[in-house]
Amino acid sequence: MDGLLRPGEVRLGKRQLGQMHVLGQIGQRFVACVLVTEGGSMLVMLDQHAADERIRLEALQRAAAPDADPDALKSKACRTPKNFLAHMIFEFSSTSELAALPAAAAVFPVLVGAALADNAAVAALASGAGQVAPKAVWQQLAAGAGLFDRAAALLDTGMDAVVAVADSAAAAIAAIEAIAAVPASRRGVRIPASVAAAEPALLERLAAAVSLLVLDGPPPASLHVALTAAAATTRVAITNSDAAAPEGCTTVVPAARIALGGGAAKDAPGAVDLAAAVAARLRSDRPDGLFSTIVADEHGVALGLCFSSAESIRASLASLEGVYHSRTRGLWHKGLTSGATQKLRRIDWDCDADALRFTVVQRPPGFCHLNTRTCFGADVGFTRLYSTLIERSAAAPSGSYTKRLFEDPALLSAKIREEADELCTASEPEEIAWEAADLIYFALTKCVASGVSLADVERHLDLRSKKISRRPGNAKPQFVSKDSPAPASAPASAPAPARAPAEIEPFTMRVHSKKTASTADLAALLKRPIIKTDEIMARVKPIVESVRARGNAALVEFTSKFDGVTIDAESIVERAPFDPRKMELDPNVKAAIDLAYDNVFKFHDAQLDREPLVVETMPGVVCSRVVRPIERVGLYIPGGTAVLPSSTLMLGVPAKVAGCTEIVLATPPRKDGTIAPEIMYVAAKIGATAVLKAGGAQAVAAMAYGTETVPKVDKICGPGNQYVTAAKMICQSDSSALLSIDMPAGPSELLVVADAAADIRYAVSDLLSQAEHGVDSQVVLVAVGFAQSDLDALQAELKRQASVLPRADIVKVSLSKSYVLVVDSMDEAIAFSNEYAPEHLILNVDNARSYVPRIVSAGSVFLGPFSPESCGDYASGTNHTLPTYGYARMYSGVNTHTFLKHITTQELTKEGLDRIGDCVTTLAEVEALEAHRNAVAIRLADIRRR
Ligand SMILES: NC(=O)c1ccc[n+]([C@@H]2O[C@H](COP(=O)([O-])OP(=O)(O)OC[C@H]3O[C@@H](n4cnc5c(N)ncnc54)[C@H](O)[C@@H]3O)[C@@H](O)[C@H]2O)c1
Ligand SMILES: N[C@H](CO)Cc1c[nH]c[nH+]1
Repeated sequence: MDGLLRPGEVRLGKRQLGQMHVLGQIGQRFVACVLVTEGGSMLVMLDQHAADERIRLEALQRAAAPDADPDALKSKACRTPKNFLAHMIFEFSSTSELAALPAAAAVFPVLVGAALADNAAVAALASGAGQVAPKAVWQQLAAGAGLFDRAAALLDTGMDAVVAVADSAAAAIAAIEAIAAVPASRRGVRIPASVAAAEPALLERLAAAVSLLVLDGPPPASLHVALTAAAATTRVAITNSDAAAPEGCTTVVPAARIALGGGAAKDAPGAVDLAAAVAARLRSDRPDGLFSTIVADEHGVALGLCFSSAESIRASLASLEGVYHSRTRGLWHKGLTSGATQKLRRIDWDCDADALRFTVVQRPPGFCHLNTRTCFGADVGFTRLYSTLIERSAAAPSGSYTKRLFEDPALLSAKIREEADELCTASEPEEIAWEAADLIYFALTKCVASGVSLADVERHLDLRSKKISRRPGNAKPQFVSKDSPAPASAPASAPAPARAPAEIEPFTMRVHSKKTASTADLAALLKRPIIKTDEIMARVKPIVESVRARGNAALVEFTSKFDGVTIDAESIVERAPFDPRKMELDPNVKAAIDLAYDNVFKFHDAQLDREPLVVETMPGVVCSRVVRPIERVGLYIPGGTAVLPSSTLMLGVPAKVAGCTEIVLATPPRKDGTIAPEIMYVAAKIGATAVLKAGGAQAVAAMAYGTETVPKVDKICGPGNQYVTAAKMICQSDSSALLSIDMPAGPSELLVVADAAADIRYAVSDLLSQAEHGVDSQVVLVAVGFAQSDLDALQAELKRQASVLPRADIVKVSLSKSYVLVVDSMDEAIAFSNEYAPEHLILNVDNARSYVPRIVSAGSVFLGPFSPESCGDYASGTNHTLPTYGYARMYSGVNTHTFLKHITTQELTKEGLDRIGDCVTTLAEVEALEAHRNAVAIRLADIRRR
C-alpha cells in the first residue's frame, strides 16, 4: 500500500457514507475496498490515481448506490473501477455468446473476435451491417500460409485491424513478416504467455511491430517489467487473468463474463456488469447525479438532449433501445407509447467523461415531442436532401420533378451522366460546388428510388477508408477517349485545350509544334476554355431579377449568401466624401498609388478631344462633333480573390478625365464588411461619388436598375468573373434598364512570343504573372525556333518559379490549361498571335518594335525584354482593362472614350440647302419616304421662288 487510501469513516459533505475497509492493492492502480453502511456492505475498486480524494469519494458514492442513498444499500459486489471500460478489450469467441455481442460492441472501445470460422457476426459488425457499429473491431487469424491475403480480405470488409495468432516465437515473427504490408496501426499478434516468458526479448520486438499485443494466460511476475515497457509503445492485453494486469496493460474480458440487465447474473463471481461499468466511468456535475446525454442519429446529427442514470443505461443495453432517465418521470423508454422507439447503436463518452452520446436509429415520426425528426429544427445538407427524397418517394406533390425522376429511370440515368460531365468541366470553386450538388441530388434520388439509404452510402464510404487492397483506379476506356487529351509526350497529336488535361506534371505546360499540328489542332489551340454561358445566365437571371424587384433587401441577402458577409441595408453604400480613417495607408503604398495615378492620368488625359471637330463638307454645309461625358457610370472592381486598387485606377481615372458626374464604384466587401483602404483611397482620388460594398451579379444589377440607396447608372465598366460578366450582359439587353457596358470580359490571358535568344527566366515570370490571376486564366508561349534543350530549360524554370508562389494552387490549374506552341519563324508567330487575339501580347524578341505594324488584334502590346506586363497592370499609363477571350478582334480596351459619347451638329445656309437639296429629295423618292422629301422640297420652293 502506498498510503493514498486509508481505512476509516467515509463522508461526502456532511453525509456519512459508511466505514471503508481497504483490502489491498490490485495491480499498480486499483485498490479494493469494502464499504460498510447501515444498509449492508459492498466491494468497490477505486482508482487510487484519481486526482484527489473528492473524486474518489464521488466515485465511491456512485458505486455505493446510483441514487446516492446509503440507507438503501444492500450487500453487493461491484467490480467496476472508474476507467474500467477504457482499459478493457471485449473478446468474442463463439456464436453461443452472440447475445452479449451487440450490447458489448455498443460500449467497448475494442472488440476482438476469436476464430475465423465462427466469426461471421464480427465481420458483419465490422462492416456496419449488424445491429451496432463498434468503435474498433479486430479479427484474429491463425498464422500460416496466405496470412496476408486473409488479413487483407478481412480488413477490406471493414475490420479495423487483425491479430495473427501464433503458438511459438518463430511463428509470431513469421506472422508479422507475412502481414508486413498491413499498416502497423492495423495489425496485432497473440502469443501464449508461456512463450513470452521463455523469450522476454521477443516482447520488445513484437511490441515495436504491432499495435496490439495479446498475451494468452496470466503472465508470471518475472514478465511484469518487460510488459510494462512494451505497453509504453503498444497496447498490451492479457487474457484469462483474474489477477490485475501489469501496469499499463489492459484486460481482455471474455464475452461469457458480460452480465447484461439486472438480476443475479451481474453479481456472479467474475461477472462484468456492463451498465455499472459505463456508469462508473462517468462523472456528473448535476445535483441529481444524472448524466447529460446527446442523442444522435446514425449520421451523427443531434436529435435532442436527454439524461441517463446507471439504471437507464442498464435498461438501454438490455433492450438495445433508447432508454433514458426523465427528470420528471424517472425511467423513460423512449417511444414506448407513441411507437417512436429507437434502436441503440452505440454509447460514447465525451472527452472528460461527464456526458454521453447515444447513437440511435430513430423510428418515425421523430425524436421531438412536436413530432419533428429533431428538437433543433429542420435538417440541413445531406440529411435534409435525404429526408425530402424519402418524403417525395412516399407522396410527391403533383408536378414534382423528383417524382418524375422516380418514375422515369431513363431520365434519371441521363441526368446523372449529364451532371457528372458538367462537374468534370467545372473549374471555379463555386461552379464545382454547384455541379457537385447537382450530381449528389440525382445520385441520392437513384438511391432512394432503389431503396438504398444515406446510411448505406456512408457505410460504404467508411468501408473504403478501411480497405487496404487498392485498384489501379484507371478510367474505363469509353470515358478516357471522351475527355482526355493526348499526353504531354505526344505534342503532335490532337490537343483539346478547351478541357483541362487529365494528366500533366504539375507546373509544366503542354508543348505543341506548328510543324506537326494539323489545321484542326491549330484551330483548337485558338479556342479559350469553354464558358458555359447558358448555365451561368440561368443562375444569374434570378439574382438580377431579385435585386431589380427587391432592391437593397436582395442585395443584402446575396452578399450574405455568396460573400459570407452580413451588411445592413443602410450601410451597404458609402457616399462621398469618404471618411479619411477608412483610407489610411502605409506611406510607401500611398506613394506608389500616387505615381501610378499620375502616369495613368497623363496617358488618358491625352486621349481627350478637347476641341470640337468642325468640317464644311460643301459650301454652306457645316458638320461638327462635340464630346460629352456619360454622366452616370458604374465601375466594377473584382474582389473575389484579390484586392485590386490597380483596377480601381484603371477604371476611375478615365471616368474622371472624361468628366462623369456620378461615379459609383462596386466591389465585394472584405470579411469584416469593410472595403480595403487602398480602394477607398483611389475612390476618393478619382472622385467617386458612391462606393457599393457588394460584388457579383447583385452589384451589377443594383447599379443597372438602382435601389433605395444605390444610384442607377447609364454604363457599367470593369472586369469580373463569369457571374459579373453574365449580369452585365443580361442588364444590357434589358431595354428597361437603359444600360450599356464596356465589353464582355473573360478570364485574364497573355500570349508571349519569345525567340531562342530571350532570357527564359523573364518569359516564365511573365507567363506566371497572368497564370496567377485565376484558375481560368490562360497563358500561351509562342516559342520561335526553340530546340528541345530550350523547352527542357523552360519546363524546369516553370517548376522552379511556380512551385514557390503563394498562389501556386491557382497557377497549377491555369498552367494545366495553357500551352507552348513551337514555331519556326516570327512570321508564323505573328500570324498565330493575330488569330488568337490575346488580351496581352509580349514580344520578347529581337527588334520587337518593328513588328508592331503587323499586329492586327491584341488588347495591349509589351515590347522587348524590359517591358513586363506587370508594368501595364499597375503603373506605366496604359489601361489594364482589356478585351479577353478573342474579343480583341473587335473591341478596344477601356480608355477615356469608354466614358464619352459624341454629339454631332450641322448647320446649312440657304445656299447650302439649295446646293444639297436635290440630292436629298432624289434619295427620299428612291426610298419612297414622301415626308422626308417634302421637308426639303418645301424649303427649296421658297428659296428658288425668291
Ligand atoms: N481584365 C482585368 O482587368 C482583370 C483584372 C483583375 C481581375 N480580372 C479577372 O476578374 C475575375 C475576378 O473574379 P473574382 O471571382 O476574383 O472576383 P469578382 O469580384 O469578379 O467576383 C466575386 C463575386 O462573385 C460572386 N459569386 C461568387 N460565387 C457565386 C455563385 N456561385 N453564384 C453567384 N455569384 C457568385 C460573389 O458575389 C462575389 O462577390 C477573374 O476572372 C480575373 O481573371 C480581370
Ligand atoms: N492583369 C490584369 C488584367 O488582365 C490586371 C491586374 C490587376 N492587378 C494585377 N493585374
